[in-house]
Amino acid sequence: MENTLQRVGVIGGVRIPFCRNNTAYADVGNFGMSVKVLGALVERFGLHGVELGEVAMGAVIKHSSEWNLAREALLSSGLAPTTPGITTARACGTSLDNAIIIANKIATGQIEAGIAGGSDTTSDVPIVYSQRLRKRLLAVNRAKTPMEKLKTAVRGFSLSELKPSFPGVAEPRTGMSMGDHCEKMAKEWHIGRQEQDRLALESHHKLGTAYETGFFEDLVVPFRGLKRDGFLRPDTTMEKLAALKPAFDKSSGLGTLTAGNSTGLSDGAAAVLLASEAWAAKRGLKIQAWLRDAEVAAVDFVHGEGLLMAPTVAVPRMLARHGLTLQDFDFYEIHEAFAAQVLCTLRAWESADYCKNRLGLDAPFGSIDPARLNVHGSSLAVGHPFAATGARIVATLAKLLEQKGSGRGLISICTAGGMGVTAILERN
Ligand SMILES: CC(=O)SCCNC(=O)CCNC(=O)[C@H](O)C(C)(C)COP(=O)(O)OP(=O)(O)OC[C@H]1O[C@@H](n2cnc3c(N)ncnc32)[C@H](O)[C@@H]1OP(=O)(O)O
Repeated sequence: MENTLQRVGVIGGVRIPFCRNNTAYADVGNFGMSVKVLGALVERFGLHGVELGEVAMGAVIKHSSEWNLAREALLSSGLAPTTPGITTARACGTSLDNAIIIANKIATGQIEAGIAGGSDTTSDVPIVYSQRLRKRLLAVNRAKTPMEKLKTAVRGFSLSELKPSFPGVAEPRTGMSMGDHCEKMAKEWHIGRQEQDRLALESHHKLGTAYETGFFEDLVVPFRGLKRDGFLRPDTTMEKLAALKPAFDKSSGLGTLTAGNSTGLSDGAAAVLLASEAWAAKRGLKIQAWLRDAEVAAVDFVHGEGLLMAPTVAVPRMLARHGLTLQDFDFYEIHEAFAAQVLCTLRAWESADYCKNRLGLDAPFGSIDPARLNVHGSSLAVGHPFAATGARIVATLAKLLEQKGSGRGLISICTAGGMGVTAILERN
């Protein structure tokens, strides 16, 4: 038995405009947003009634009723109902991981084509009640007679059982939010407020320009009256950003992360179509770029490593397999969870000490050309519906490479739980 790996092409992606929570998509939810982006891909690439090998979708914040989100959404998308779906989650890396899942299946010949995507809502979050109340409700449900139900409902009932528990952005092992962790990283790597604000400002300006020049015309499908991302502020200035108060370290006087240089709580969805060369050719579809390789790493943030530093580990490991250096890229798409996360990552790669002692490299991994970083803006200006960000980035980078004609792009996404998901796209 022989396995011949085949190349995996990115055909193209779409997303709905991302927006602030409790605004345009407040009553849509993961299902509605996922159906919208899958339907848009079906429309764009003529996939009505087509059976794909797999649809991998995910959401980080989802209701228990959405356990089969991918399959349920594809059944309303126009794809053939015989298309299977898998629902996944790896925090902010979810839909890049889904692209990797689909790519691996295509590469090994298990499937010919598939869709990777994700959605998230911070408007309609699952609210959980106490275990005591849940047990009581299940017992009421099991009770056979109305009298037995009533007695089970009221026996020993205490009002405290009604106290709801809301999902948060705190790490279960540290109790600290992502922002608290990133603030700690910023202090450790001496990342100043001004450089964070500068990165945020540039993200807004670059995204604004990309909309003006039509880059997103086929990538962003209007939804619920929105044509552009709700977070976009092309008119923001360093002065406005400097006036914002620290959002996490509020009292020490040393806090540098603000609402302006952190991603906002977002709603949105994105999806991307991947396929083998033969499948694409058969359907007359062009390949924008090849998904060449991927790597996932984790850091020990419980015992002192920076929570969002895992991409610093994953990228050198991935590049070493191909004899590539950090400088061998035309585009760098580094997810802007916080401006400080991007800046800590870049600083770590420049640090001889970190590269030797943590990454095991003989020399610093080095610097990148800032003009090649997030050239059309990133999550600070676009927004960050956790599970949608990876597919957004794959679609953006594939189109950038198609427009350039040839070249190589690096994707780096940090996630909750101290993980990093990274990948290489290439066009030649
Ligand atoms: C792996 C990962 O990706 S980790 C990342 C995961 N994501 C997170 O953890 C989410 C982090 N973000 C948050 O928790 C929240 O968005 C916060 C705490 C940072 C900010 O929350 P809020 O205070 O509700 O933000 P809000 O949108 O109201 O903005 C606060 C103020 O800043 C202003 N502001 C925000 N961005 C800008 C900007 N770019 N330019 C100018 N002003 C701005 C707003 O207008 C607002 O001003 P106002 O109070 O006068 O109305």
